[in-house]
Amino acid sequence: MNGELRFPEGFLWGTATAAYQVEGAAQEDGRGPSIWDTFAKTPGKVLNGDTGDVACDHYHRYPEDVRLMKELGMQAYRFSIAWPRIFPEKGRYNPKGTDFYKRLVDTLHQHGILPVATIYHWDLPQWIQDEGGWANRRSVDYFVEYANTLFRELGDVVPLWITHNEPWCVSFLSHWLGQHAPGHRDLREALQVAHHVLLSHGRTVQAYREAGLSGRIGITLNLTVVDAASEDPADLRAAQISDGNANRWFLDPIFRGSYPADMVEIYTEQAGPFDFVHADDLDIIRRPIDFLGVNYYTRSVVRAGEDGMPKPVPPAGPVTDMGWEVHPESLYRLLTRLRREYTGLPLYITENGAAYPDRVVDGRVDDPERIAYLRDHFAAAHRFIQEGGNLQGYFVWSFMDNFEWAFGYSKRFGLVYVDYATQTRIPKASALWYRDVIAANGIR
Ligand SMILES: N=[N+]=NCCCCNC(=O)[C@@H]1[C@H]2[C@H](O)[C@@H](O)[C@H](O)[C@@H](CO)[C@@H]12
Repeated sequence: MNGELRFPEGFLWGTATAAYQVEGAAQEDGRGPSIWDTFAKTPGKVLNGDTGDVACDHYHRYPEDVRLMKELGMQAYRFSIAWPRIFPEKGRYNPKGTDFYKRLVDTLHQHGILPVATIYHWDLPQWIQDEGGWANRRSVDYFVEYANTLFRELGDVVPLWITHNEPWCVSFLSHWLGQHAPGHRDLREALQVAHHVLLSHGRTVQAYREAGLSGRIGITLNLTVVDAASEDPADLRAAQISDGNANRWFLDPIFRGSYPADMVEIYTEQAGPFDFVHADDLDIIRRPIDFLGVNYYTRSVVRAGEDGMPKPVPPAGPVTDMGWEVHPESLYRLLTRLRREYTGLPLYITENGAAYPDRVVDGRVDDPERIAYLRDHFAAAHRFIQEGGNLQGYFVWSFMDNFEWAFGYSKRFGLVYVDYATQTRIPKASALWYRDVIAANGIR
């Protein structure tokens, strides 16, 4: 058919969620508090004082949700495991926590849906934060013990593992910009957090190899394309610095075994010596992975501020409800750069999607903007594959509307609408469109 873009045989189409955003059951079966329970209960941190106490009640409704995923043709489901369910207190393993994920994974297998587990998606147990959190190097050992427990309990039923979701958000958004839990604003701490998260990633890859499991393991990075507002050398340098913070600070250690020198110089000047980097840390961080997960939402445009540092320029084009520019061509640019400069490993889009102010009218949710957003980004991904890019799957964020961190429930990213008052799920027009894309393994 003219204009149809077909994806390779075996291309994996899925959706994604994260524990704190969908599960609810915050105290059920022994779950302990996370830094997001603490943050959400701190006045002023989350819009409308929303919390993940109930969320989408996925902890209890997962059978219905998995059935719906099947009806919508989903081939894979990326979920995260809540560390506070597994180790609610220091030194205490909670088998009831693991049992939930065994039930979820078993249900996914029964429906022929591939489970993809993210080990850490931001819900650090509060008892670890009480010891300094990720800024404390001991967090690395706690993480490896947690990951090894998951490999022991779920290693033979989960084929794809993701160590971390978006180290940039865990470090800079949460410890420098202060917008996410624990809400700190300290560059040096953010750099220590980034390093320990990366180190825990490398140690966990090592542990996975030693466990002798037959699946694959990788990491998910939120990546972007940074454009300069003008050809002015100051703006070009500002874009280079922004790219260094957003992309190269994580890509370089993982794929090259070193932090980017230009950024080390800037950060050493601003935050002091990197004495938290030990001799063999980078060799551990660069341990070979099996795939790279890419979360892409938007590009950014920056100009130089008075101090030469990058300042965001408001988008000129169409934006989503998050105010993020709709820029599908930058997905193609990003993937092409990754292949050219970093790796030929399999790539998965582990998150891509859009928030729009969806409304139920006569029992239906029409979301043409989301369909257009997804179609254009699928087309960008297809162009990369056509040019030889090794993209092996795509997970739309998100399966259903959920707790959007500091925005609470005010932003709807779901393919499925959630009426939080009744917990009713309503597949949006985009979910039905996506079902057809999956069935055709392509877009028209
Ligand atoms: N300054 N600034 N910052 C903007 C940087 C964007 C980074 N946020 C993401 O990528 C989050 C990712 C997350 O995995 C998921 O849990 C979130 O629900 C989605 C939607 O928000 C995306």
